[in-house]
Amino acid sequence: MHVGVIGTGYVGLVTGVCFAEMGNNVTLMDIDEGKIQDLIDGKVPIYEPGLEQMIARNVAERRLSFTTSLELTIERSLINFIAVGTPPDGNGNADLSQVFEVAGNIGRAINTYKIIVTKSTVPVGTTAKVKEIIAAQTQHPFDVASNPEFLKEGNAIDDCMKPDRVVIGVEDVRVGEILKELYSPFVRTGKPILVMDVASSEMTKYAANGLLATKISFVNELSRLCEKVGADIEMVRIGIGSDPRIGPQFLFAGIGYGGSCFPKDVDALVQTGAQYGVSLKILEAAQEANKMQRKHFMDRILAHYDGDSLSGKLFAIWGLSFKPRTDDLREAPSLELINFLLDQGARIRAFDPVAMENAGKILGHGVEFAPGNYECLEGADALIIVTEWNEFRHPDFDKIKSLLVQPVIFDGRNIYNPKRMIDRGFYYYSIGR
Ligand SMILES: NC(=O)c1ccc[n+]([C@@H]2O[C@H](COP(=O)([O-])OP(=O)(O)OC[C@H]3O[C@@H](n4cnc5c(N)ncnc54)[C@H](O)[C@@H]3O)[C@@H](O)[C@H]2O)c1
Ligand SMILES: O=c1ccn([C@@H]2O[C@H](COP(=O)(O)OP(=O)(O)O[C@H]3O[C@H](CO)[C@@H](O)[C@H](O)[C@H]3O)[C@@H](O)[C@H]2O)c(=O)[nH]1
Repeated sequence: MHVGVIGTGYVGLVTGVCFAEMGNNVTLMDIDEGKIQDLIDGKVPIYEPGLEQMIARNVAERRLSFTTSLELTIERSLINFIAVGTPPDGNGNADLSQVFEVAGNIGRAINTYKIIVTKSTVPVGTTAKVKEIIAAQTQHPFDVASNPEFLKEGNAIDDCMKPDRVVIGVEDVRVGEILKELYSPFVRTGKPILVMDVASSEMTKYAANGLLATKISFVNELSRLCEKVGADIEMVRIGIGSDPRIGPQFLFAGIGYGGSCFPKDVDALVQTGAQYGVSLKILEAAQEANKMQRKHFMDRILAHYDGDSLSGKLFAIWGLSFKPRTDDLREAPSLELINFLLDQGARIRAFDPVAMENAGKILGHGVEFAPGNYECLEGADALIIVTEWNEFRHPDFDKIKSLLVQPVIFDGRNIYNPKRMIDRGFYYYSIGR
């Protein structure tokens, strides 16, 4: 099939390449000329394991091309996905300006029948609005559909190539059949392609993120209680996660969720509720608990120094990206933590396997970056673990101890065993144990 993807950000790039990998002819379009030129030159703008090789292969096999021309994309492609950003607008709503701008451009570009699919995460009613905007610009026939994306950064290719489910929202069953055909090579036995109405499809995306964020906030709140009562949140996690009604995933306590989706999507769903007079208290509480969790971690750092100023202290930070296996720093807890410590007069030296370049652009000169995780520790007063990259999981603890001025570790991701850390002679602070 001929597929166009409008918006070559994280989602556009990964899903577009996966469509190509399945044998479709894919045109990836973006208004960012620098990004498209980089892709044409073989440079991949994001870090995602396996993506660079997959792009190179599909370009070489002539299934994948890049352009800044929307007209060319639409002309070539029967199915066109809108995958532009829907960032927060400052009031908690999704800013849909990119989506609506693209819809207008599509309306002016259409010259034969096309299917226009919202792949971006958009509030209920947006796909209908996209239809209106296009219809106002063209007499040519077209259909709209909703097809939200559920990939996770760091595991994006696997999530796309082997989805747990595909959700398709349509007004016309024939459009559902075409999109089912596009997706059928991706679907493994037992994993459904769910065709539903457009509003339910749009809502499904927000419901999934809302529930996952709530799960994390639930364990994070309990982790704070575990600290008080002497329970271990890791044991509790295993204890509850083995009940299939609860499930083992997304129950890891930490320093709060971040990333480009959970914070903004939970806010946007709460706002949708407010617009319709439905108060979504659980989601509001999930966001509140997330903020409290980050603050709690900072308070624990302050508490260790028992009221002493942090001024002049040097903190070594391991991990900057909002999660491992990505260089994405959108809503990363590291940024809030580092800014808090800088405000207290502390100095920061950080190491991240892939996110330091992006972090440098955001944090500027206030932060020193180390070439490796051990170099990061030299002369530091404490180590703070923010992102659970695999390379941090089994370090040389004697080396850590010899490099730090004081053997103090604040672990925001519970990657070490507390008892063993105490036996090794560390002051070791983790979450909920
Ligand atoms: N990042 C994720 O992990 C993820 C996962 C699932 C769903 N989503 C959703 O997918 C959507 C895209 O997210 P993202 O992280 O890829 O965003 P992004 O900000 O990385 O990328 C958006 C891209 O759209 C381009 N763009 C903006 N206006 C355009 C226009 N008029 N024409 C063509 N291109 C234009 C931008 O230049 C940018 O490259 C969002 O709605 C997001 O919520 C994201
Ligand atoms: O048990 C857990 C799991 C995750 N997190 C944190 O939650 C955030 C989000 O993690 P994750 O969901 O793995 O990454 P994303 O790439 O943000 O993916 C989420 O957001 C995407 C965009 O909507 C969706 O497509 C995905 O299904 C959804 O998982 C990160 O800060 C994680 O550290 C925890 O604290 N504890």
